[in-house]
Amino acid sequence: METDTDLAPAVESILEAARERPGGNEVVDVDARSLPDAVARAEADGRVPVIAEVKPTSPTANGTRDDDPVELAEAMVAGGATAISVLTEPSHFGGSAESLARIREAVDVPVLRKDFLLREAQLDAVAADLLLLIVRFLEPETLADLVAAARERGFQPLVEVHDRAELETALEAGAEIIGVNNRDLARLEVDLETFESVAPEVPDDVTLIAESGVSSPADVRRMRAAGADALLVGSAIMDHGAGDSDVTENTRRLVEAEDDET
Ligand SMILES: O=C(O)c1ccccc1NCC(=O)[C@H](O)[C@H](O)COP(=O)(O)O
Repeated sequence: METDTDLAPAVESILEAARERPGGNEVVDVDARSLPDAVARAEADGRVPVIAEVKPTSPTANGTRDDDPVELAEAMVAGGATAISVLTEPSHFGGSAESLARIREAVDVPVLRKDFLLREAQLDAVAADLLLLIVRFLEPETLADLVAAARERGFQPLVEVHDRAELETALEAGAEIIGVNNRDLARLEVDLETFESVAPEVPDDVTLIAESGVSSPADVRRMRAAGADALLVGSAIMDHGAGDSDVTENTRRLVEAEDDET
């Protein structure tokens, strides 16, 4: 892929580490828990579908949480999370494939492996229900190949876009679950208008996720009004600055955001 010269230094560094990361030793075969089914169950229960993210730290976090990742994930599910996203990138996000495997064993909701995957062998590092593929980092042909390779293994690929052109690439690659990332990977700023500008172009049969920058019940309602089937939320739930913040309560506050809509 041509060098992307417009990335934040932290993202450059994440990508450099991803290029070096080895793949798994054998091809994974997953019996995945369906995200669309989990979203439908949440809607039927009157819960906003929230994919809560276990993110010990990040380039933009104002601290690190050392809590046991399994306890964090269980607390998020107790707060009504529809699915769990796990950052498995070690050097910039404090995650690991081992944490994801332990979390998936402990909870019964779908688990997303949120990592920076660049080639097929990297899909096999650990079993998960969903895998992230980021359009910006992949040639269109590689993206289509990775979507197919992910499905062959039983994963549900979540394809991440940031603008309408990337959305077109994602759809051409056969994406059925699409995340619009409100975080701009050039400046690391979040702007919820990003989702609002892309969402109208997304076909109805796609499961559409608003990612990043959702920090309050009002943000949840805003993203849902713009067409989000689900929201992926990390920082507002992890609340890194307040080390012992209650992630169950933080999750519940967003899950119940449509209850007090008056
Ligand atoms: O979170 C970061 O600081 C970050 C920096 C550079 C690249 C990616 C980054 N985050 C990865 C994510 O996808 C987010 O953790 C996820 O969308 C949740 O975002 P938020 O709710 O804003 O924590």
